[in-house]
Amino acid sequence: MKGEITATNGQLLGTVLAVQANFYRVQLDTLGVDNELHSPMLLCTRRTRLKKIGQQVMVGDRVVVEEPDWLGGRGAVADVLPRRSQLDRPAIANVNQILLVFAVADPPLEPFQLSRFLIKAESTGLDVVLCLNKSDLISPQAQQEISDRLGVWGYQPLFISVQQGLNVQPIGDYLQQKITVIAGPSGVGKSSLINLLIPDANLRVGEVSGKLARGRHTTRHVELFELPSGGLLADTPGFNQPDLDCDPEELVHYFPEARARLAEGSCRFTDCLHRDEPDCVVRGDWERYEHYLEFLEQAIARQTLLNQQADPESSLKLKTKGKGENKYEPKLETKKYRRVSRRSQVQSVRNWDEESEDE
Ligand SMILES: Nc1nc2c(ncn2[C@@H]2O[C@H](COP(=O)(O)OP(=O)(O)OP(=O)(O)O)[C@@H](O)[C@H]2O)c(=O)[nH]1
Ligand SMILES: [Zn+2]
Repeated sequence: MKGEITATNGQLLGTVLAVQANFYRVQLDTLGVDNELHSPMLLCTRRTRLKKIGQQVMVGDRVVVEEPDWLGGRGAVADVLPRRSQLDRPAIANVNQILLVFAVADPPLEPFQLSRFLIKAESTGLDVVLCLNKSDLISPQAQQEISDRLGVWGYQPLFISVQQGLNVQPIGDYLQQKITVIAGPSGVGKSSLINLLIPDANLRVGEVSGKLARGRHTTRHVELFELPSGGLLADTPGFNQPDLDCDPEELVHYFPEARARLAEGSCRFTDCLHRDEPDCVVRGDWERYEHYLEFLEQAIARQTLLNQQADPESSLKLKTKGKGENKYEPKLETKKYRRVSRRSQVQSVRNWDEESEDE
C-alpha cells in the first residue's frame, strides 16, 4: 500500500488483489511519492517451490514478487509474508476491519438481524465499524433514538446517506490504509456505497443483472478494490444470512454489553452459559439478552449436531463431558426454550442450504 517501501533487501513487495484460475493479480507497493497514482499491477504465477510446500496464496496476502516483466505485466509470486489475520468466508488475508452496512429504513432495521451480523463480525476478532445508510428516509429524532439504542448495545453507528452524499467522507477516512470487508443484508446500499467510494468499481446497483451476477448460484469471486484515498475494500456477495459457527462458551464475548458485565464481575461458575446458573453476572435485563439466549440455543444445537456427526454412537457426549455442562443438555427440552429451539432449527437448516449452494 501507499507509503510503504517497495524494495526490502532488493525484493519487490505487493498485495494480492484477486485470484483468477492459477494467476494472482498483485498490486506492487508504490515506488515513492511521485509514483503513487500508478502503482503497477502484475499478473503473477506461483513459484513451484510454493506449490511443493503447499503454501497457498490468498487475496490480501503480502507477497514477494520475482522476475517482473514490466512490459508484459507478468511476474511470479516467490514468497508469502506471515498473515496478520485470515478470514475464511470471504477468504481474505490481512483484513483489518469489517464495515457493517445496514439501512435505517427500506428495508427496515431489524434488531435481531443486526445482532446476527454484529456477532458474526465480532467473532472474527477484527474491528467493527457500523454504518447506517438511507438516513435521508428518517427524521433526526428517529435517528437519535436509534443511536441511543445502539449506544446501549455498545456501538456508535455512523449515519450516512449514499443517495445524498451525507457523511460519506468520514467512511473514506476510516478505510484509508486498511483492508476492509464490507458486509450487510441485501438492499441496504452496499453497492451504491462502493460505487460512490470507488467510481471505477462499477457495481450494478439494484439491478436484476447485478443481483444475478452476485447471486448465490455463481462461484464466489473475491476481489479487493483499491480506494482512491488508499486502502482496499472487498465486497461479500451473497452474505445475506451469516451462519454463526461459534462455540456456546465463546458467544457471550461477542456482545459488548455482556463483555462489560464480565469485566466488572464474574459468574460463580467458570463455564457459566449465563442462562439460569446461580450467581451469574451476565443474566439480566439488557435489551439483547434475549438475542443472546436465542443464539446460544443455536450454538448448542450446532455443537450437538457436530458431536453426533463425529461420534454417531454417543449422542450423550455433551452430557458426559463435564460437571457444569451436563446441566444444559436437558434444558433444551424445557418448555421455556422449545419455541426458540424450533426456530433455531429452521434457521440452521436455511443456513445449511445456503452453504451447500455456495460451495
Ligand atoms: N433513500 C435512499 N436510497 C438508497 C440510498 N442508498 C442506496 N439506496 C437505494 O437502495 C437500493 C439498494 O441499493 P444497492 O446498492 O443495490 O444495495 P446492496 O446492499 O448492494 O444490495 P444487494 O446487491 O442486494 O446486496 C437502490 O435502489 C438504491 O438506489 C440512500 O442513501 N437513500
Ligand atoms: Zn454467567
